[in-house]
Amino acid sequence: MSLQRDDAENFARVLTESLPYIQRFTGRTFVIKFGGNAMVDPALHESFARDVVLMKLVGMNPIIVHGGGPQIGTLLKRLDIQSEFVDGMRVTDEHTMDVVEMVLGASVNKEIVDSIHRNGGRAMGLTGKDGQLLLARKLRGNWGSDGQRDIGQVGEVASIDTDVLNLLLKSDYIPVIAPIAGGEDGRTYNINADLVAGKLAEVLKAEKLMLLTNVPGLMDADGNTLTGLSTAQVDQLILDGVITGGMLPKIQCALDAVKGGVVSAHIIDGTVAHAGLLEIFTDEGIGTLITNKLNG
Ligand SMILES: Nc1ncnc2c1ncn2[C@@H]1O[C@H](COP(=O)(O)OP(=O)(O)O)[C@@H](O)[C@H]1O
Ligand SMILES: CC(=O)N[C@@H](CCC(=O)OP(=O)(O)O)C(=O)O
Repeated sequence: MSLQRDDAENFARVLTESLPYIQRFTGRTFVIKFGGNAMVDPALHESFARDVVLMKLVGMNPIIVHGGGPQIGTLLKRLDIQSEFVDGMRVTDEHTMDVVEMVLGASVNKEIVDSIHRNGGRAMGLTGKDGQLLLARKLRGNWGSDGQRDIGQVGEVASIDTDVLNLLLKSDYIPVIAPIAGGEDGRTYNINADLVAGKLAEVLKAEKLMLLTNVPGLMDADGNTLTGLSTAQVDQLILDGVITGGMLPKIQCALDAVKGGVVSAHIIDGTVAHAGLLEIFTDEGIGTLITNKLNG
């Protein structure tokens, strides 16, 4: 069926409007965090994979870091192991760590790799252990109401070795990274996927850090999406209890990333199909934007 005249004009307009963005972003790195909440619908998996394949085809360098919190929760429940979070971090004992590694390193990771292949791209799945991409250490922090809580094998990124990523890039593979890493102490660590994405974006001096989640962005108490905030304003929102749970590590790593040299960080609603492309290819963008110019 041929396009109607209006549709054809719109289609051509959208295509030509994207040209300056394609020219600007060719060769640039985009670290995209695909949150577990944004991947619950199989149709979203497909549209996400198509977007990433398109980015790669027009010369951008997308690097995927994925979460899988809800998917880990489902298996833990089936195994009758309780899930517990403290300030957005999963309390991770030895048994929980085994489940986290199985779900993130195997099922979720391979599902994303598969969907990229189904859409014509080439992807390689890896955890932080592969090629020793990531080295972890126990996450520091004063956890729990008394600040004394030990949250177990929860890690942070101690160092990054980008050799394996460069190898994949040379062969046009899209890296799909699960946020698990070994530590120098020989233990395996569960790292919040936002933290991994933020650190990778910093080290790679990425053009954008894109955090795809299940809300339109950072929201105030009335549900309005906030954008263009200073670090001081973000700190106040945390003190006021407006930013809680999984949004805490998300906003913190977005701020750290732009302080560390990433051009911009975006918190985007990944439950809207093609949200990532809209962010890249439109002037207004969508969601919550954080840039270094706004810090202070
Ligand atoms: N101020 C806020 N604005 C938006 N979301 C918030 C805020 N405070 C807490 N949240 C919660 O953070 C969640 C996103 O974090 P998380 O559940 O870890 O998602 P993901 O799996 O995408 O990383 C939202 O679904 C929301 O419930
Ligand atoms: C320490 C910690 O909390 N790790 C996360 C890792 C997965 C993740 O970050 O998944 P989402 O992005 O879907 O939330 C977890 O165990 O759930």
